[in-house]
Amino acid sequence: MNTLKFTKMHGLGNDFMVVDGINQRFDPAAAPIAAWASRHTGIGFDQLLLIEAPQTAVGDFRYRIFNADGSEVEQCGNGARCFVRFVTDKQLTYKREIVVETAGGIILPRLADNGLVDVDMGKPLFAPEYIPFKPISQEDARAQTHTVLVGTEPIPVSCVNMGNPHAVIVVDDVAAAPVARLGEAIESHPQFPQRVNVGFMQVLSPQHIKLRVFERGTGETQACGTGACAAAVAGIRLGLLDAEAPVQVDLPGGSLHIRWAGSDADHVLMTGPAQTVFEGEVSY
Ligand SMILES: N[C@@H](CCC[C@H](N)C(=O)O)C(=O)O
Repeated sequence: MNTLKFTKMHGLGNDFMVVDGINQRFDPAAAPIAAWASRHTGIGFDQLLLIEAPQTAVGDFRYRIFNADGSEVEQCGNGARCFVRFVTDKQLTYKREIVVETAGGIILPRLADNGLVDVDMGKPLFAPEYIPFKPISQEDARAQTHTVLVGTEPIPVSCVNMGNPHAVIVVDDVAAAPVARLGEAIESHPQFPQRVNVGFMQVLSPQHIKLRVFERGTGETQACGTGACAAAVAGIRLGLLDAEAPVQVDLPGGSLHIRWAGSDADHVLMTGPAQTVFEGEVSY
């Protein structure tokens, strides 16, 4: 029997089981992550976040992310903010700005004086092969907005890789958007060979959007940090949102602020809160 200490945290209601894998032994392959994620019979969370020692000379930590279905993924924006609060509160580092290795690349989170966390989420990628996405034609491959065929229904999507894959759909009214039906159909659609996170974005003004995200491997969440970055970037590329000025992204769980200057070389910056809920221990 193994015993594991964890901390329950959340970023705008996107909730996490956070595990210190530096000071205790933890093998995620041997852990019942999907059972722990259950809201009825487990601990209840959207993602498990695992903190490990860095694998390279540049990193301060390695950050691994597991969805509620147990799949390991590349990136998690709300988790990155919780990660900083965790390593700071547990005194695993005294740095304010840390270099974090993820499977989606290096990210640079920084604890701000007002208690919020700023994260440099890196550069967005758009080419179909980087999502990855299979276009329906060569013309579609070159287009800025791609088409996903759900049955016979063509759905226009903007594809953005923020370390992890996102498809963003512009809607008139996010409250009425078919998030469960289309989210589920697109999340595991054959045009997305590694599945995809699906965002539904309503533009309120050039600096303000509403967003709901059906997350890969989890379902609709209260908030998705990388989803907010992808939606802001997609809106800026479509000319619907302002570059440089922060875009306020209102999610069901609260608001994030995203900045992107608009060129492929520019990094996406995210600002938002991170909170601890309780400490726990589980045997397995
Ligand atoms: N909630 C996250 C994203 C978590 C991973 C995602 N479901 C995926 O499979 O890529 C966020 O805040 O970014």
